[in-house]
Amino acid sequence: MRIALGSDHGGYVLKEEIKRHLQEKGHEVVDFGTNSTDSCDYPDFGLAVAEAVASGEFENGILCCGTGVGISIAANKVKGIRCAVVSDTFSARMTKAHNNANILSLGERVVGKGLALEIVDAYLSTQFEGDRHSRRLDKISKIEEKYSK
Ligand SMILES: O=C[C@H](O)[C@H](O)[C@H](O)COP(=O)(O)O
Repeated sequence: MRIALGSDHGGYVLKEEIKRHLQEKGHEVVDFGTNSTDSCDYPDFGLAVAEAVASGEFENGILCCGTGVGISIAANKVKGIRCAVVSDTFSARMTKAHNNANILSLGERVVGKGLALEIVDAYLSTQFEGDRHSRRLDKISKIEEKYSK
């Protein structure tokens, strides 16, 4: 699988752990930065990963910041992006199965490395279930259309 990765300084260490983990599993990872723990602005990296996923170049993206929240808010401004902040494995599975989230967001200051990697694995190994959930995602797309004029 090709996966787009990004973080701000608050998620940098976790992003690097996730990158190593995914590469060990044989995934192709493209890192959109940041490249150090120097202070930076999470919207820049949320936007870069969200645009890469929205373009269709990547099926999934993973973002990290201190809480996972700010960078997800930025990513969700991009049309077609469904970015979910997750701190447990049940939500990780459900956000793919029911919401077809195309970006997972994690907080380095919230979850430890072990749990974060289990969340990543749960998210990437789950399939969207379609059916009634597609109808709901269509309604979300209509909201997006309504406010993108
Ligand atoms: O939602 C935002 C993220 O958690 C940021 O990583 C956080 O706000 C950065 O905070 P600071 O600039 O104090 O490291």
